[in-house]
Amino acid sequence: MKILAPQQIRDLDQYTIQHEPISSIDLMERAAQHVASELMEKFYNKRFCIFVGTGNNGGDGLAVARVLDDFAYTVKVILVKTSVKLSADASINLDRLLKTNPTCLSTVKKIGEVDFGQIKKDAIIVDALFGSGLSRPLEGLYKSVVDAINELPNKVVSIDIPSGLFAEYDKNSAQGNSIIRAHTTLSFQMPKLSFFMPESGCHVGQWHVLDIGLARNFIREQPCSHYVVSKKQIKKLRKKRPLHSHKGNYGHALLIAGSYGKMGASIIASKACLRSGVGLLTAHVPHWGYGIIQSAVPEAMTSIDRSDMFFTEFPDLNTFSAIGIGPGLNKKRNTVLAFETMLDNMNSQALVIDADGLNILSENKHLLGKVPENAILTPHPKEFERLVGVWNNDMDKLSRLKKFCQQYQVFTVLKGAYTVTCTPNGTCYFNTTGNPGMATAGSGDALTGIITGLLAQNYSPEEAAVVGVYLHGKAGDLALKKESTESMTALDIISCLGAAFKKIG
Ligand SMILES: NC(=O)C1=CN([C@@H]2O[C@H](COP(=O)(O)OP(=O)(O)OC[C@H]3O[C@@H](n4cnc5c(N)ncnc54)[C@H](O)[C@@H]3O)[C@@H](O)[C@H]2O)[C@@H](O)CC1
Ligand SMILES: [K+]
Repeated sequence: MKILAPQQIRDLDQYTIQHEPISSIDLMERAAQHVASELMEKFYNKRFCIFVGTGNNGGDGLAVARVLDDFAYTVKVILVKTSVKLSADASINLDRLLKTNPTCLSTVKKIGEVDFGQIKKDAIIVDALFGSGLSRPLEGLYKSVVDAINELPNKVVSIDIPSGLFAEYDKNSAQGNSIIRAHTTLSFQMPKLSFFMPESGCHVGQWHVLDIGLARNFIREQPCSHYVVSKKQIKKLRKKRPLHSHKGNYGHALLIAGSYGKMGASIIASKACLRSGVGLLTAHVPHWGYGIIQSAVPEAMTSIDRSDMFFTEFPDLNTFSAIGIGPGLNKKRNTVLAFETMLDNMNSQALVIDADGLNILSENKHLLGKVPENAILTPHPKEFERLVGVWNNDMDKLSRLKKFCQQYQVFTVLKGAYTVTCTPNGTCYFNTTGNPGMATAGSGDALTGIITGLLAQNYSPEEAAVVGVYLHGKAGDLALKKESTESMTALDIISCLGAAFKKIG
């Protein structure tokens, strides 16, 4: 699913109005019907307190109030209004509401006029103050109202976008900004870019997309560099196995991972690689780790380093279709040298670099130029910071990510609540599977194994990264059914990979 920029969304609204065709007031009505249905389903028989502003987001709120009132819900509407006139459609909806229920509305022009104490604790607050038309941080009356709402214990549902939140600007991170902290956000047609950033996404709560029928052909034709990964897309990418196939059809992966005291990294990455469907796997380990890997992962072949404890050499790379390197490696001088020599000797093998592989790159930046085109780097934010420097805010982080991928012509999987895969041309795919239980030791090693396994099976780097991240998160979500966010371990995630594949279908 595309994530369009605010101006593209405004153009999309206008295009739909002109070409469906539909009047803007009818489009608002359709949007409001969707919001009201969702509210009634989620909060059956609850009472609602709706804060509305003067723009079209407020218009939505006024229309939602009327629909809820028609269904005999108890609704209070608070119109927060400075001297600004209501938008044309908000004004029509205000008249319609007053005709059906003249007593539900109060208008406030000063903060003292809102009696927040009157709002029942079990009432659902609907936030329809500002939507995508926000042009500057909130101040004065609006700021005070938003601050006061955020102090209330009530659940808050935002229409389209939490009021005060910009769809994609770095103004979101300005100190002292007042932004609604929603429990749920019902977003029209597509999520907004700011939902995916830690700094601004924390305001959004659970978000749901409401398909209000905006013109699909217009969306299809829009240039776009931000996407949300969907199950449908992953299903299309999954390679089906022909009946008459054998292990030779599914590639041979090499995993270079583990060192003295960190053999678990090799075990976890190997197990994940095997569960991702690789035909053959060779684990390259220090001499000392031979017995460990053979007994922990009997399905894997081994390549034994002459060093007892660390990675210092590598087998003939031409045997392998994909290589994953980094988990638990350490950064000893000989390891760095071996890593550099390996980069010099890469042919056409697909490559994943993680953990200490990334740390070696950030401490030896000249090696970045040796990373083959289309390699996949899988940093967590700290590892990424070591590679690109400290960013000012999340939008800056995203632009550094794009610049880095374009400069070195690599894919980067930047891990987080919404892991983003950035391609060498700067296109970003945001992943929505996964949960905080996956923030656990070895979880990243498992992802390295999965992506390496998919690459070996001839998934393109873009496919392997996007599908691998999705599967990893899905397996984590399935593991959460048996475990808690605290108890989940990397092996729990791996044990659910099979079920994750089945869920894709
Ligand atoms: N245009 C359409 O076809 C549709 C629009 N819809 C709704 O319309 C919303 C966008 O409506 P608008 O463009 O009217 O925008 P808003 O409802 O977000 O309101 C913007 C208004 O507030 C003013 N404003 C901006 N920032 C301010 C600030 N910090 N303090 C005080 N005033 C400020 C603007 O000048 C403008 O008058 C969407 O988020 C969505 O909720 C929906 O009804 C679906 C259809
Ligand atoms: K809103």
